[in-house]
Amino acid sequence: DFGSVSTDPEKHDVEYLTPISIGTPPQDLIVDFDTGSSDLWVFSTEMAASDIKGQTVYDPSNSSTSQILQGSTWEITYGDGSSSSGDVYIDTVTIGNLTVPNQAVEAAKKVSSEFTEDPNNDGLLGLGFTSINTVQPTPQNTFFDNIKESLDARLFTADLKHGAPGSYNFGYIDPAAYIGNISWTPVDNSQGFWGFTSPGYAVGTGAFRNHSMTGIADTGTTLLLLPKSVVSAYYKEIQGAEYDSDQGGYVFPCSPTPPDFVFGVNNGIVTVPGDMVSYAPVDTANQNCFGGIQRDTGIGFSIFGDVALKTSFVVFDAGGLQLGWAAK
Ligand SMILES: O=C(Cc1ccccc1)Nn1cnc2ccccc21
Repeated sequence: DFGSVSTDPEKHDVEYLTPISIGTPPQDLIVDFDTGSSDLWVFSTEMAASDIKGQTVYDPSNSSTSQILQGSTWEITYGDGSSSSGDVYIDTVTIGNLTVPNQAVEAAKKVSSEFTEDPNNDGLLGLGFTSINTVQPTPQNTFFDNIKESLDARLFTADLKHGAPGSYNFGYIDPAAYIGNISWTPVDNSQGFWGFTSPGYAVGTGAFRNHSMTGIADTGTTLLLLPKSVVSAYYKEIQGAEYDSDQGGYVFPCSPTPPDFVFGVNNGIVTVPGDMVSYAPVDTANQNCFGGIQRDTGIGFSIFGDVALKTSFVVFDAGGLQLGWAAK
């Protein structure tokens, strides 16, 4: 069995939104697939109306297949400080043509302002490892964990694009989706993430520098967050680049296009084109851009977020406990 679903970027590729269906008859919601967390939670009829601003909500009482998971609750806080909490239903969830009949659907009762102020995002679907699911007293499986035994291969792929629809595929590697070879690297899932270590990096056409960078492949994070020393080495090559504490990161003139950023994956490399490093203009006046590569200070590991992922075709292989990166 295998399946595919389209995923669309919000403005500036800040997040990628993917349609899912929950319940009977199906309730269609659009959520953020997040390899950096492992809860499937959605806006719901159990929330205060003031916390809902345009989102579509899940109504378990309108689903003939929903069953409350008695006594279970969940609460999650993400690295950026946003948070949500609520209770849990078991219901049928469909992604593309793949259905899990008894999926734990975490219905929100409360969400922080970041979610309320994001009208197009109806929730999150975690694609991290079940070990970090927040449901108490008994953690619940992710959609992928529930479906993976029935897939032709225990993997999913992320093909995120810059300003264009991409796709998540489950159970197969589409040879037409990438070029060249896939570089494979082992995954450390001890923290519940898709963790790996990159051997080093290069700036533009410069020499490759051996510099271990341990981090996670995280579709739920917008930017590429790397060690301070690597980030300053990169921005040193851009005229006028500076760390702007007001903006909370490196800012530089939007033109000329900055140098590419290359990072290693095992014995292969991934190239982030310079035009993808200019994440977004900070003001229309003097055309300064906020960098897509920023420091990982305080996190404890690097985060290879959408800025890194959208340059590649990425295989999240749970069967082999490895990540595959390919150009496209
Ligand atoms: O929270 C983050 C980014 C982050 C910032 C600072 C420290 C650590 C990580 N990503 N993320 C990953 N999944 C998310 C889901 C919602 C919001 C943010 C999400």
